Amino acid sequence: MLRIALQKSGRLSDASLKLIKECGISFTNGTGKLKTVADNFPAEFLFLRDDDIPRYVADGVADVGIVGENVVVEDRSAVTIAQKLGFSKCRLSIAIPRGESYQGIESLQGRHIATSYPNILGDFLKKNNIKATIHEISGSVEIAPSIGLADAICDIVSTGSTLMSNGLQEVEVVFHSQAVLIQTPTLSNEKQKLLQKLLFRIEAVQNARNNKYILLNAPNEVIPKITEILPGMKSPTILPLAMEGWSSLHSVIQEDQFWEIIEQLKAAGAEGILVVPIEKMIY
Ligand SMILES: Nc1ncnc2c1ncn2[C@@H]1O[C@H](COP(=O)(O)OP(=O)(O)OP(=O)(O)O)[C@@H](O)[C@H]1O
Ligand SMILES: O=P(O)(O)OC[C@H]1O[C@H](OP(=O)(O)OP(=O)(O)O)[C@H](O)[C@@H]1O
Ligand SMILES: [Mg+2]
Repeated sequence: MLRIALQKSGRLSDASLKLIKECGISFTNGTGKLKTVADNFPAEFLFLRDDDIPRYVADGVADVGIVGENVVVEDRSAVTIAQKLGFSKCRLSIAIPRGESYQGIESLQGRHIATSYPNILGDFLKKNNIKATIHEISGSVEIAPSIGLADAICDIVSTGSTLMSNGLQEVEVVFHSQAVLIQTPTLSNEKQKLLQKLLFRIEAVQNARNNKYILLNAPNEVIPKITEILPGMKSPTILPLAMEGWSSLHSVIQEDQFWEIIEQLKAAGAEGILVVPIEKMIY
């Protein structure tokens, strides 16, 4: 059985559970139960504090785990990133009181910086030849400057609203993070096969999220032009409509090219364009 460590509750939990579910793996989890076995996949789930996940995976207590890349890098545990998962995206940034002058990174020379990420911050400062004092605190980092604990902070930023409500301005981005699937350095052959199976499913889910299925109608004479615009997995499917001289084209487009392609299709003469989500996608 593959032992999978997930965050018990927090910023990663919902998206981690959603991904597992979309991979077709289900389990029943009673309230407060910290360990459960999947109903339809040889896997056992452990629900942990996110900070503990890299160490558990490094020690082989869990075979794989889902955790923020920031925590993996900070922890310096001997784990491998098997797959970036694309959710819980955030950055680790240095921030100073709003309105204070800042002339680039040299302004941090000799200052006191509060953070929960002393290793990542330490590496960043060293790389930039900045000598500053790091104060390690485990939470509510944004409060530090206003209570005289530090001149600056280094903490997680997503929308920036926590910085804003605490009168701080972001001045340096230290690290970009997202949720990752980590694996223990040594896995038995059996477990390696299970992990491959899981990774195959994750890839199918991610491909589906990044693509949309598109259907449209077009007069036959513009089909070559539309085929050129629509990349598709191989090439578009073309089906005749009951109405003489018209066809229906089906294809797959990438989410990030979506609006641009729709405009081109309309300009080329496409009508009745439907765009629908894909549930799984295997190349
Ligand atoms: N505002 C945010 N937006 C997006 N991702 C975030 C945000 N805050 C944190 N994350 C990511 O989610 C991870 C978990 O954050 P969370 O706040 O749940 O941690 P925690 O409070 O330490 O949880 P735990 O109780 O498990 O120790 C972080 O390590 C980071 O990768
Ligand atoms: O830029 P923002 O969108 O405001 O997000 C950043 C905040 O989110 C996280 O805290 P969270 O809300 O998870 O609370 P926590 O401190 O209890 O982990 C993080 O520690 C920041 O404080
Ligand atoms: Mg934590």
